[in-house]
Amino acid sequence: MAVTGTKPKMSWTRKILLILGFLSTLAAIALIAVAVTQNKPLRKNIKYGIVLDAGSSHTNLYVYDWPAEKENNTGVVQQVEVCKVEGSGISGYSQATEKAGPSLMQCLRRAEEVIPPNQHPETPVYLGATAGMRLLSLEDKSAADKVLSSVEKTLRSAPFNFQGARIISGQEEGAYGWITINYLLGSFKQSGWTKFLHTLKSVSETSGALDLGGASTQITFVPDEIPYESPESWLHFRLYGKDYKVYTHSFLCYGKDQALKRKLARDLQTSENGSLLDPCFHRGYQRTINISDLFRNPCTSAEKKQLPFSQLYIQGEGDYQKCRRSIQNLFNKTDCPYSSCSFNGIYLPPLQGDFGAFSAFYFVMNFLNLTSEKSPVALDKVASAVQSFCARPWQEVKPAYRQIKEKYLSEYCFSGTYILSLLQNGYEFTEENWQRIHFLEKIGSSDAGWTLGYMLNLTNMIPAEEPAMPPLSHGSYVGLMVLCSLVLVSVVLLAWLLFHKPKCLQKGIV
Ligand SMILES: Nc1nc2c(ncn2[C@@H]2O[C@H](COP(=O)(O)OP(=O)(O)OP(=O)(O)O)[C@@H](O)[C@H]2O)c(=O)[nH]1
Ligand SMILES: [Ca+2]
Repeated sequence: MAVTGTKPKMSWTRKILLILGFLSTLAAIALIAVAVTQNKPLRKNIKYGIVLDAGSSHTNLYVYDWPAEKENNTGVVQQVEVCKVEGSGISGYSQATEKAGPSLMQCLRRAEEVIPPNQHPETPVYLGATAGMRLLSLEDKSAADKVLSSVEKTLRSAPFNFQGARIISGQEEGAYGWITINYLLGSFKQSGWTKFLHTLKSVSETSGALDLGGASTQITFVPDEIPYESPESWLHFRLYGKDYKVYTHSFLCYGKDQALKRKLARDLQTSENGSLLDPCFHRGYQRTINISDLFRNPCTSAEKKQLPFSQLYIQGEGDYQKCRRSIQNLFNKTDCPYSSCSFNGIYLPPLQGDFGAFSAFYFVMNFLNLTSEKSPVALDKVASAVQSFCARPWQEVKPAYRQIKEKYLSEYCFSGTYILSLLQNGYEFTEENWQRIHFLEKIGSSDAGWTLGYMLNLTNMIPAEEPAMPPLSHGSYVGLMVLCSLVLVSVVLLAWLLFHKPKCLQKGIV
């Protein structure tokens, strides 16, 4: 067939289709542009909060930040600074109460540097005091009040928004520690697939919390459905649209410093001349303690008696088994008025799920190289590691760890043994569920501890109901818009090609 040289004339319908095709392409481009600009995340408006953890051994100041527009979402608050206050905990200022507040100045200055000045007036600052102040309050209420007044005066003088300085209860300490780790682990997230999977799991999907301080220790977890006993041990939370029945107990005087004092106060009863062979210290280690210091607190005052000597002279023996037996006496397992107990007649429901163990649980186990998540160490291996460490003479241990404070180093043998006794004899962890204890210091950039949970609660950042969330993230939304627009353009073009082929194609001319 002959090919003519003249161009075929475009019909009106084809012209209209071409214009329509062009317009739909333009519309698709506009759609993409609008989607991208409309949904661009807003410039970040960061908010800050400060919590001071006034513990028995020392005070830590934490600075947290979060994006203002997302403050009700779970997992957005993070720790941006921790400042360790020099010197003792605030309860250590009972003889010079006016100095408690000024001791915090250095860390408050640090917070002023970290937080932009225009945000200072709106940044809340909270101080929570724990077991050291609980003990001081029992021993000398007026001194405890004076310490808190001094602390309040200093915090009010800082450029932040002072929200309170008070002694928190052991229950709060346990509960906020549990909220912190589950918030950071994302256990409260209940959307999409996680929500679906959670409905399949009948067991608790939160992690328990184990906190070991200097003066008290807490255990908090969600047990399996069981009949309630000991009503004071339970807390009910509704978080992100879900109900939680949480068991918690705080043991005052069972922090590791007070536990050591109690052991020494008890062992002292059998000493005739003020000297003591102690299996929980290394062979060759010696320490002298003022007896008046030992008995000057409610944890040991019951053991107080008139002694013909004013100092206790300790010599280490380095015997793990003996040490373990001597610590075991601190846990009274004889009476239990409930279906199950930990010790001292305190109710403990059957242990359930994973546990995050932090503070001194972590410091001690980390020193002993027993915190590996990749290859968790079995309970019998943990015991033999502590045993071998205790058996090392002080003359060998001291030079091997020059960089570690002598106070900490000399007590790792006692502390490791105490942790094993508390977990194995006290709470009755077994070979099987031992591996479900995760010794951890931080989750992401935030320390595990009660402070974050405390701030989340006081700033109402944990809603009872799940906040309405857009079904798609910004990225997925834009991606989907682009994809739809491309499909739209392709369909229009394809339709045009199929139904309105140029005449030459329809006639098979190539
Ligand atoms: N090895 C080691 N021990 C530490 C460290 N920091 C604190 N400790 C000790 O570990 C124990 C627990 O410390 P914290 O968790 O800070 O206790 P706290 O908050 O002061 O005490 P509570 O008020 O009972 O909670 C105390 O005996 C501290 O002296 C550390 O960095 N390394
Ligand atoms: Ca603490």
